[in-house]
Amino acid sequence: MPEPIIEADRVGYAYGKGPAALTDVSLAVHAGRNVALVGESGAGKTTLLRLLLGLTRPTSGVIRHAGEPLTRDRLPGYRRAVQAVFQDPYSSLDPRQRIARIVAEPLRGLGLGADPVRVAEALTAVGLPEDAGRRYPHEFSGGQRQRIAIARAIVCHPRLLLADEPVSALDLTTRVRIVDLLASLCAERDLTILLISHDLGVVAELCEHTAVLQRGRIVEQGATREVLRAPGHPYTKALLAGVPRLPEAAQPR
Ligand SMILES: Nc1ncnc2c1ncn2[C@@H]1O[C@H](COP(=O)(O)OP(=O)(O)OP(=O)(O)O)[C@@H](O)[C@H]1O
Repeated sequence: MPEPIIEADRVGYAYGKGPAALTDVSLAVHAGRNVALVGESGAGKTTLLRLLLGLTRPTSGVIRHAGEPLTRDRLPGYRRAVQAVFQDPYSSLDPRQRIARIVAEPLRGLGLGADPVRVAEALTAVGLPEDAGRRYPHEFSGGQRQRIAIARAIVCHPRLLLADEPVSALDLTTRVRIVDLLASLCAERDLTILLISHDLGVVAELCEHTAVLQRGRIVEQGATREVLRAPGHPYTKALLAGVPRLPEAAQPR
């Protein structure tokens, strides 16, 4: 298999002198193979995401991007390749800025300038109206705001999108539309997603590979279909037992 886009290799992390939040975590994301990270609250999902984003350094082990350890001098190139979308579309957009400026943020950060053509292309790609760029966040619904956050994340054509509960703040109909949007962006833009989600239905829709995190350790990982159909670990069984009905794709044949 070719080099993963991003890889955690035996990563450990502790906050200050506290107990380990992550222990010996190894996880690789390959181009074209979306990965889901599931696990209950406090399992360490957000901590791992912060490490993968280069916001925090691991206490032990190494994070690699395209085969090379993620060091400070490599962060600029990394920022271009890896972007993130978070759960809450209300707090993640600055209310005082117009949408065009919000979406252009990664371009400015990379020193590429607020190219209006790229911004318009990103807004169109997420299905927002043409005049959206001139408006402010409060003029948009939760689902539309999440589209704006996704436009901001894809404007510099990243290879990988780290998505932390991207649809859990949305109502069911909107959730389905945003999941469909993410799936089509993967197909059309060579984009791969690392998804954190409590919603195993969303996981089954979007991700070929699933890793299960429990108390800072990966207790199970493999093809999503296999993990959901025949969970090998009691914790995964318990997670699955909490799901009323899985989508067709994950049902036993
Ligand atoms: N800033 C912090 N300082 C100290 N401990 C922290 C901090 N942030 C998280 N932790 C601890 O690290 C562990 C992992 O937390 P983390 O937020 O990564 O879990 P999570 O799986 O993302 O949970 P959730 O689904 O609720 O977001 C928990 O025990 C948590 O209490």
